[in-house]
Amino acid sequence: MGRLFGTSGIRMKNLSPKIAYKVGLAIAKKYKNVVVGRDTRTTGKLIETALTAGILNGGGEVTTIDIVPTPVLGFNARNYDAGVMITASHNPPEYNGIKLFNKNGLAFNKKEEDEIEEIIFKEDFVEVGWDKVGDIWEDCRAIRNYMEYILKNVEVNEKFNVVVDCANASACLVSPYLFTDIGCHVISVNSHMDGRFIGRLPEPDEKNLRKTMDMIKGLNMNGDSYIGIAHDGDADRMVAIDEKGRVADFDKLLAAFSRYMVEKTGNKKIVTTVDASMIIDEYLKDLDVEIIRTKVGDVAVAEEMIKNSAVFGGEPSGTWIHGDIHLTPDGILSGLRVLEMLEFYNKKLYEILDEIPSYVNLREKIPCEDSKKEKVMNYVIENGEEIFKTVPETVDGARFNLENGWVLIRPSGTEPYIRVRVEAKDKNSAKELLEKGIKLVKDALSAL
Ligand SMILES: N[C@@H]1[C@@H](O)[C@H](O)[C@@H](COP(=O)(O)O)O[C@@H]1O
Ligand SMILES: [Mg+2]
Repeated sequence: MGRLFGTSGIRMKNLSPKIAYKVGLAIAKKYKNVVVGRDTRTTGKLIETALTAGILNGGGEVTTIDIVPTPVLGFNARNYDAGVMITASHNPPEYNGIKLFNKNGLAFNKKEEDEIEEIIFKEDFVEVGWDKVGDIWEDCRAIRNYMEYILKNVEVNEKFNVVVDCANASACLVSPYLFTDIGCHVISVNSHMDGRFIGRLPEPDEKNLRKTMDMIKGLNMNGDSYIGIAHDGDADRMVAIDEKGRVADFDKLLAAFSRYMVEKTGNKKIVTTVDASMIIDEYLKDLDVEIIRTKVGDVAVAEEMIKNSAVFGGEPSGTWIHGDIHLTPDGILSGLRVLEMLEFYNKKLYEILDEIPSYVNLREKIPCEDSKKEKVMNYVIENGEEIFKTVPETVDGARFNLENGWVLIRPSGTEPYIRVRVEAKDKNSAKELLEKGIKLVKDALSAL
């Protein structure tokens, strides 16, 4: 068996309750009081029940907070020895996953994950006797406590118009209410929970957000000024839709927001990932900010933020961590903070975005089974040097830095794909680089 944990915890198609039971036993070996939450997936209760059985049978205590967004689980983990979120985030409905949080509300780092993985692989856990099994408790105030904390720490005075798209997921229980409580006029879409994600799939990309974008365009034709905030399946991510009904370019929004955080807090360190555009460096140049790049994944970003005492860390996937408020990536808080930013600059979202210059960014994902990813990447690293005439950087996958742009080829840690990401100053160079990257991956696959 390969590694269980990827970019964002354990994530699998048809995740087996047998694995969840073992994860529970392994957790109980190290952590006594554990809080457990889940997203809306149809297998959520099954996995939660199996994991809980493992924790109890390992002698641990479980407090369940039922269906919640990941940031609510992470926030509440601070009152326990550890937290477990049962979610597959942006993956399609047939997936599920298990993500662990420590008592600082931080997603488990590699070392913490490795400890659990080793216990599972070696079956180095104990099933305690009848007199030592744990119990289950319920905490019905978990969402309320989170919301009260966020409301205390975020200030928005203007009455914004917001369309909140919850993806039929756990954001339904929090996001529309929090935007209303902060003073917005809210229209919510895909806001009834359904683990089949019938309104739209949980990946908040342009294809899946088409109807919400059209809706915003339609609303604003009557002179209103709505922006959209759309979440993924567990609301640790946020994608914004501007007043013109366009999905805000991920890299531009990240650059704009990073600049805002530097101006607001005075903290001159921003953490981002190797797949982020060079726009962020350029847009913040005059502020003398250090941009620190890590491998993809909120776990890596959070770790680097702590190491560098950075207040903000964000990925172009829309996973942003606001270290001054809490350390779990939080798409709901990110949405509220985008409003704070608009108020700070007294500008529309489209105005801010249109002021930022852009390069050509292209993204493609090529299907590749998890078991083949390592071999494909070895081939890409070995043969890519010849094609791109440069030695790749290997912080995450292979990144070829060229004169007119860069190509990043990396295995997704959450889905059965190899991702190819390209940035260049003009369209033709970008297209050419993307084609070369795709061909390299396809050659690698056929050489297996
Ligand atoms: N929380 C993580 C993010 O941090 C990450 O950016 C994203 C994509 O990861 P990958 O490209 O490895 O599939 O997955 C999850 O949502
Ligand atoms: Mg997510």
